[in-house]
Amino acid sequence: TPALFEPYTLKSVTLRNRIAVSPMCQYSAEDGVPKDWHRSHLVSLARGGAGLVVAEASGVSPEGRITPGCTGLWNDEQRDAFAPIVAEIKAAGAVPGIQIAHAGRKASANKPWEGDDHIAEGDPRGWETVSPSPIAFGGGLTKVPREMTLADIEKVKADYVAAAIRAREAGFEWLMLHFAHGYLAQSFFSKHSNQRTDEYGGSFENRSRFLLETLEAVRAVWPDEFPLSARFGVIEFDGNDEETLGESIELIKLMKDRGLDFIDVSIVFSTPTAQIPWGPAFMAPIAERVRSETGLPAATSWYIGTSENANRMVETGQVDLVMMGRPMLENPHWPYQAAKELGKDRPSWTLPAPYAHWLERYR
Ligand SMILES: C=C(C(=O)O)c1ccccc1
Repeated sequence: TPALFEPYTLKSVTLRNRIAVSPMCQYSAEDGVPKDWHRSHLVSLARGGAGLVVAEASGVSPEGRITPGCTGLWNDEQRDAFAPIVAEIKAAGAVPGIQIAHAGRKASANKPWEGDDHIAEGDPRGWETVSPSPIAFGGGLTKVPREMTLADIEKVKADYVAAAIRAREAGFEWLMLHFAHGYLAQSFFSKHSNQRTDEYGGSFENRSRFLLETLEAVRAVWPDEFPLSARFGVIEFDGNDEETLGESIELIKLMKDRGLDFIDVSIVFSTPTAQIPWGPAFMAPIAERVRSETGLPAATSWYIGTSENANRMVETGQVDLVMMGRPMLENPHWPYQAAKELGKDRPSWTLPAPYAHWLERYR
């Protein structure tokens, strides 16, 4: 069996293979409620054979969304709308996961295909953004966020806890904290965005505080039997990478001490001038270093692209799971295609029986 198709067990959860569907915003919700689009999107990915399907970044509050079209888990209506989707993901043989998030200074934005920039001041669709410091991200995201008070910080942590409880109530079995991509949690750790002078800014300990406090609060309510993971940007590609990577690995070790079960290694995206070295599986060596130095099981994403790359990353111990994004949008049955390419026995049975038996017969 190719390494990519070995099962994977973490806590009480077993994935049928090492293929995870990366959380990908669909910008198609109304008032944070997932719709038919999300159900057919996520369930078709589960039917395609993935081991884990992670639903998109869902706001822990209305203002924590990236765009007005993002999903949320700040109310029971959203929770109840996710529940049947979760059940169908499970019925298709995949483990249902969800990413919970606060977009911070990148919030109140237009959909990517409708500008990918901040909603104009005065436009009633938009809202006030908050961040550790009053520093705009830049690029099309020019709004200067309001500097968070300690009360704001306490509220966001409480919102993460409430969203985690709703995620479990909806039936999700894998929780991913969005600690990456220049959103709120990441922006507490990055010097580009956090220039506070109180206990949440300045030193490594202070810049780590929000992430560790949020993790601890969520761990206290997320059942120990289910994996608690975080997607965390460990490198900025801003010319200061060795320092960022070193600090990030130290912080991940502290996250492990506080009960994090799994780390999904990504990019910081805290400055629009980052020089990202896009290339085939370019994050794999970085994930390998994080995995070996922290001792946490790990995943990564970005330009993995082929079943050969994905299989090699697992086989050589760079990662435990691969987070596949755009190949899944190109072909939700990508795992079936990968099974054929990698020579897995009876590849058709990567798909559900109603498909598999036809694909095997009359050959
Ligand atoms: C919408 C994103 C997310 O939720 O992380 C995103 C945005 C930019 C790059 C990668 C991911």
